[in-house]
Amino acid sequence: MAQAISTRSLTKQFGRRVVLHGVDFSVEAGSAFGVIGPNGAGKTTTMRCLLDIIRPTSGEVRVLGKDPRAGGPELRRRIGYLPGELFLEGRVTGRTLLAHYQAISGPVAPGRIDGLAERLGLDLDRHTRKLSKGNKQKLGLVQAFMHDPELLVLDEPTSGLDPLVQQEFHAMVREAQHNGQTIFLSSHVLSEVQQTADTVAILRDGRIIAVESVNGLREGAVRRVRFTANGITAHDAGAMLGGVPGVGHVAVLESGGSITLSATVEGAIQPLVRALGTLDLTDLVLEEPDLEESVLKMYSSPAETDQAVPGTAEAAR
Ligand SMILES: Nc1ncnc2c1ncn2[C@@H]1O[C@H](COP(=O)(O)OP(=O)(O)OP(=O)(O)O)[C@@H](O)[C@H]1O
Repeated sequence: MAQAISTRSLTKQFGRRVVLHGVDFSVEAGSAFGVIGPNGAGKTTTMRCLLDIIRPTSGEVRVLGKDPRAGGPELRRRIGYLPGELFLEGRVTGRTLLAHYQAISGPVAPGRIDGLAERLGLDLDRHTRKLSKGNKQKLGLVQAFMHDPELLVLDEPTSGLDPLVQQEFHAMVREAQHNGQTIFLSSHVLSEVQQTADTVAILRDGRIIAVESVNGLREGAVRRVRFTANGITAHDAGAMLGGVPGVGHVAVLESGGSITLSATVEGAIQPLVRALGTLDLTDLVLEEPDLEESVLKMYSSPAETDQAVPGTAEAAR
């Protein structure tokens, strides 16, 4: 499948400070790709290189088949960009500002701007200077989506949005993907990206340390299980669980006529399910995996060298 974005050995240096250390990744056309990483990891810098707002120190970048440096206004029109920090100045209304942005983005379908504003709950007739942080963000989103670009590059898109508006934004991303548009978005946290993206790249200290499908992350993640059973002692149930691959942290919560135990399970759940199938269960809770926990582990694990780790950008391509 065609690639909407690809970078090869992308490096960016500000003065003597290297911010991107040879970043390699590719985003398939029509996919939703999320990049997550802690503050200062290089997410915004990567996006700015894609938009030719700043120029790489070295390496190659391709966006919709073009070098952003040579793409000019024609390439810019094919992209919808939500910057991380919006500077909205002047005494203009949102509507006037968006009309101005159409000079950059190209034509917008009739009613499209009002439709998006209504979905997000944005009043277009208010002066932009008076808008709250969340409403400025909504204006930025309308600006990025309004011309139905082939590629959406969204820097922390849900920052400042309340949960209901976030849900609407997720629906907009799903619709865009359904229409064949490509979405590239960034966040600090996985929970946001996992709702919208198929693939997640983890960027830390200017290096991609992993690229995983959201489903892959889920399969490798740690879940908690809790169950109650009759006709077995806590000791025997604990011993049985202890022998199941991936199961750990077994704890007895209650012990009496029936026993209640909790444990964690990492990776495939089938061995655990088979083991539990041999018990006389009266209750069972298998929690959603805590993907955030798995990702935080990756954030804090010892720094990788320039080599990609298994299941990473190199392996995924
Ligand atoms: N113009 C610049 N001049 C010097 N340093 C810069 C410049 N732009 C970014 N940096 C530095 O590059 C590093 C990466 O910044 P960047 O904004 O790309 O990170 P980020 O992952 O988007 O972080 P955040 O989540 O906080 O937005 C930071 O240490 C930042 O201070």
